[in-house]
Amino acid sequence: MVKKEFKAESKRLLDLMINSIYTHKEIFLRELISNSSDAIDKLYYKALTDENISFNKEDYYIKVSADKENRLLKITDTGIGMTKDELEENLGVIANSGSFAFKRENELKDGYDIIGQFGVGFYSAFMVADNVTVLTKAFGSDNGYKWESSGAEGYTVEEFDKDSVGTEIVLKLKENTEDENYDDFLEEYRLRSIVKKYSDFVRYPIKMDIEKSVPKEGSEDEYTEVVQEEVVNSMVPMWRKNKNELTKEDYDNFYAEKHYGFDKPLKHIHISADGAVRYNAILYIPEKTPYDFYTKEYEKGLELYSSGVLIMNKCSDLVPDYFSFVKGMVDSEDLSLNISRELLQHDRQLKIIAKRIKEKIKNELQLMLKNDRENYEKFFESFGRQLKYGVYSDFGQHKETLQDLLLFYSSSEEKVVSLAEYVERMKEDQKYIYYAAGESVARIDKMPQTELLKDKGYEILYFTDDVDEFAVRMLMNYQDKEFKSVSSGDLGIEDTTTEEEKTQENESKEIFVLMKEVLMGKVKDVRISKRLKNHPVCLTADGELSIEMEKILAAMPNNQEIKAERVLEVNPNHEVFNKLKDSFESDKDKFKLYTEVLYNQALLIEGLTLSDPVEFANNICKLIS
Ligand SMILES: Nc1ncnc2c1ncn2[C@@H]1O[C@H](COP(=O)(O)OP(=O)(O)OP(=O)(O)O)[C@@H](O)[C@H]1O
Repeated sequence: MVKKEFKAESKRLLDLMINSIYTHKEIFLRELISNSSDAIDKLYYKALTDENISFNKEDYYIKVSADKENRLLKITDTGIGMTKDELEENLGVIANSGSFAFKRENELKDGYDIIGQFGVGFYSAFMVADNVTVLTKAFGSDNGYKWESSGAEGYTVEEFDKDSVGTEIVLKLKENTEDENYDDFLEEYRLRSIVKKYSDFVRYPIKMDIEKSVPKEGSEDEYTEVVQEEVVNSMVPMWRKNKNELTKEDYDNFYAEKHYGFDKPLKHIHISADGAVRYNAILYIPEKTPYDFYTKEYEKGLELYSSGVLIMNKCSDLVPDYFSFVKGMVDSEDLSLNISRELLQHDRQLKIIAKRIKEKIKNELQLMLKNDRENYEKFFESFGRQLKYGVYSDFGQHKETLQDLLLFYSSSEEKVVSLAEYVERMKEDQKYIYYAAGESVARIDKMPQTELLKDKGYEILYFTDDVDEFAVRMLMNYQDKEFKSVSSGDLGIEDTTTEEEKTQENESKEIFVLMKEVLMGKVKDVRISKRLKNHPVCLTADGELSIEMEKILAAMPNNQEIKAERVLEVNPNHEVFNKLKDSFESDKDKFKLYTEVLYNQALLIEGLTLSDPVEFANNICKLIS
């Protein structure tokens, strides 16, 4: 027998292959099973075009079996097999793909499921094996052949007596090393889990001999070990099934089986696209926030399949960050994969799919908001914050996509409402969308700054999430209505100050000047308030940064101590103001004391910390005594 050498380039390529193309050794099984599936497919396609060939699906299968004693792993198939020439062409020349050629030749008849395209997958066997033997008999041929190789040195081909058409690949596993336990690839549980992981939806049965405990005949409590052949893959991918044939339960089961989450999904979205890019997808909107969702550890992404074979566990390019809660999978035969099938090349098709998926999710969420409010609110409770981050991130690029999906608690409705609902309810004379930011609904309810607006019957949106105000600053307006904080300098309400009040304001000017002096460095200004009714004072802010935003920034790890421009507003109609006026005339020390106490009180109401709580307590004591 003459030993033939691989061509020089092939040697180098093989070395590269074995050492660097794949990151996970277990991939070899996926590659060999995919080859077997392609081989059966080829027979199937032949049968489609040749009436002399019958294809009885039950006769076709792939079998994975381990011989622990001899450290052999076998992958057997009942596919088309290879002739001597094909063996030479396909397994003797690296990067020659018989499958790719087959697909090209049969293009007119659709090469739908054929997986192979690069002509390298087979050699991944050498990642785990020292020696690989291929026993094969081609369809329509009388002779079988044996191809054998121990790697880069070359291969031999000789005739071999084989009964049935098909191929058997025998791997002699490498010796265990410190880093790698190759014996693992002989264990039933490990093989089974690799098959499940990558090849679950290969459409022919993948069989394995499974060891089982069964009750002994005639006995109820005695068991005996038997070996039974079982099909270990699911075969028909759920996403290729007709939507009408599937029930909600089917989708829920798939969600659980795939470990997308422990909850039940709120909604599933099944896409079968047949346009410029062909793909199928099953997406889920979960109900509950995963425990790590709002942490750095959370990894977004969808499972990516190419013709039913798993390529990537979490393909992050398929979903934008603001929809990172979406779980599920995409399968497409139109992707440009790289040689290891672990990565995608700067893929145009993938971009198109991602764009379509994004739009579909948005539309489905919008429909849910419209037609299934209860569930939408549950969803928003879990993931609304992520949508708001989305509005804020990337300089507001996604605000158009997301603004109609937002919900905020409303002062008048006492439940969450959408921006569209708010605008529809706006009073005729109301120019702005008002909001109040604070720690909780209960706290905002008591904010002095909201008094006048509530009195006028204006609805106020309550912002209780850190991100709310930042997001809305990015939005700027909704349906041409600007957002306005209840604490902003100008509330945009028509000035209804009477002449009498104007005189009073003028007379009080000196009082405010002195108050400002007392509070030097603490506030930018002290002013008469047009928004207070029952409270004596409140804090507001001039400029871009609100007091709530200042608090949020201060809580961040690398806070830069950015301060809002604080303004102390005083209610001229409150009894306390008369006291202030009296003390201004008669007792400047008392005036100072009142000013300090009122300022600190405003700080407390805002939930800000006092710079000197002891002094504040002493001042109160002074007032009491
Ligand atoms: N079990 C098999 N039965 C029949 N032909 C096979 C089998 N395994 C491999 N072949 C042939 O050998 C060729 C090379 O296989 P290899 O796995 O290296 O590449 P591929 O499957 O074509 O492409 P890829 O690198 O994308 O997997 C295949 O195209 C196919 O023609």
